[in-house]
Amino acid sequence: MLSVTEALKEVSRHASRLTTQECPAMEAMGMALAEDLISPVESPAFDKAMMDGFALIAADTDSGSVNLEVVDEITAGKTASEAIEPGKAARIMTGAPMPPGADSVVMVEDTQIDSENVNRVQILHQVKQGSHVLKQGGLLTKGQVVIPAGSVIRPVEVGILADLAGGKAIVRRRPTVAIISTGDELVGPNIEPGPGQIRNTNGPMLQAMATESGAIVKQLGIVRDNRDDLAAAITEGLQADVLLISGGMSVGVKDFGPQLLAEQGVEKIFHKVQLKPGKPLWFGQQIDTDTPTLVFGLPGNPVSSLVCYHLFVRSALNELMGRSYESPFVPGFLLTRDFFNPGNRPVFFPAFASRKDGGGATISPLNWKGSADLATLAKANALAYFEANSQYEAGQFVSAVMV
Ligand SMILES: Nc1nc2c(c(=O)[nH]1)N[C@H]1C(S)=C(S)[C@@H](COP(=O)(O)OP(=O)(O)OC[C@H]3O[C@@H](n4cnc5c(N)ncnc54)[C@H](O)[C@@H]3O)O[C@H]1N2
Ligand code: MOO
Repeated sequence: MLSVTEALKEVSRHASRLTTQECPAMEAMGMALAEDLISPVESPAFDKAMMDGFALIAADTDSGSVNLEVVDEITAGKTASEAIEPGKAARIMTGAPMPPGADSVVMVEDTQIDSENVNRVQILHQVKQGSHVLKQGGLLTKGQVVIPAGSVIRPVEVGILADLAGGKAIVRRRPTVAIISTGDELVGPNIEPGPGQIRNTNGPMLQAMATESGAIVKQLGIVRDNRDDLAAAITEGLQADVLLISGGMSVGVKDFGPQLLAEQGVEKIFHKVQLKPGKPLWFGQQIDTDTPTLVFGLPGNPVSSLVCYHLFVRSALNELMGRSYESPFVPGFLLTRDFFNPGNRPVFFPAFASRKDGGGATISPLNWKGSADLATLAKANALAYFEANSQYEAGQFVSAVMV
């Protein structure tokens, strides 16, 4: 049985990046930039005043307080009408280009307008050369990589793309994800469950998670445990980049998902991983096709499905979308209570992680009742990681996967 790390490597090895496309930056939120964004210009494009005040020659103020002639007024968006010579200054606003000849700006608070003559200003103190001036190219040089490929587009990147790339982004297309929920016991959200029946929680939950990951989801609904229905749903699901099949992956009498997948050209890459919950995870890839679908057979128990999604499916989608690799494990959470994992599998235990003002991050394992207990997950924001057969003490550091 593979370890989680080995299984993650297999998933990453089989997930190849999708093709690229250009789209408005606003629509690319959450997607990864497919190419480095290189600055086509230097920024700022001109020496820029960073305060409202007066542009002047710093050397004029070497003797301290000095009275200068105000020869111009430059507001943002305008340019100077004349050069500044010794003994002269220009009234200037934040963001306006510096007038030729001037090398510094003094804030209006450090000046006094001559009450007799508004065209003269008293500079109250000596001004340091370069004060409050952002030099041309001081932020970005032409040709500089501003956003490396693989970075996820957030509002900051949308702003930068508006500035430097005409508001467009080159990204990998969103993956399509098909979802099948198998099980004779399943009913939809508006059907009263009969004896032995339960609601299909995995289908909608997986749809929500895949949507949150940036995928385009095709919900194929509940499929009964019979070969023909499942085979037909698999055929449809294999049109997508990723197919998620919930349930029927274990060793039950009706667990014939793997066999049907093999019949449709999906090769098993691994079955079963050393983790709890989620051991029966099945992973395969369609072969002999130009669009090889990745197939995840997720354990039917809802929390097992959720854990496998966060560890493996999310990583696969990240790979397909070309996001820079980030391990799902976040280290450094201080455990708030003792914890014992008596099992022979490492456990990803639902927990609440918190960062109090001034303190480090803490993590508290919840009162979780096992793979079927999805309700407790509503209180969780993390899965705390504990090695097999291990005792942990309060105050120890552990790692976690954020959910
Ligand atoms: N003899 C063994 N039995 C089981 C093993 C094992 O190794 N040997 N593994 C156990 C583990 S661990 C898990 S997890 C489950 C996973 O089984 P399957 O993936 O085959 O899933 P099912 O048997 O179809 O369902 C398990 C459980 O989950 C409920 N379920 C299924 N689909 C949904 C859904 N869409 N929404 C909500 N709940 C769902 C289903 O009713 C079952 O209660 O196998 C153990 N057994
Ligand atoms: O792995 Mo099962 O997912 O323990 O419940």
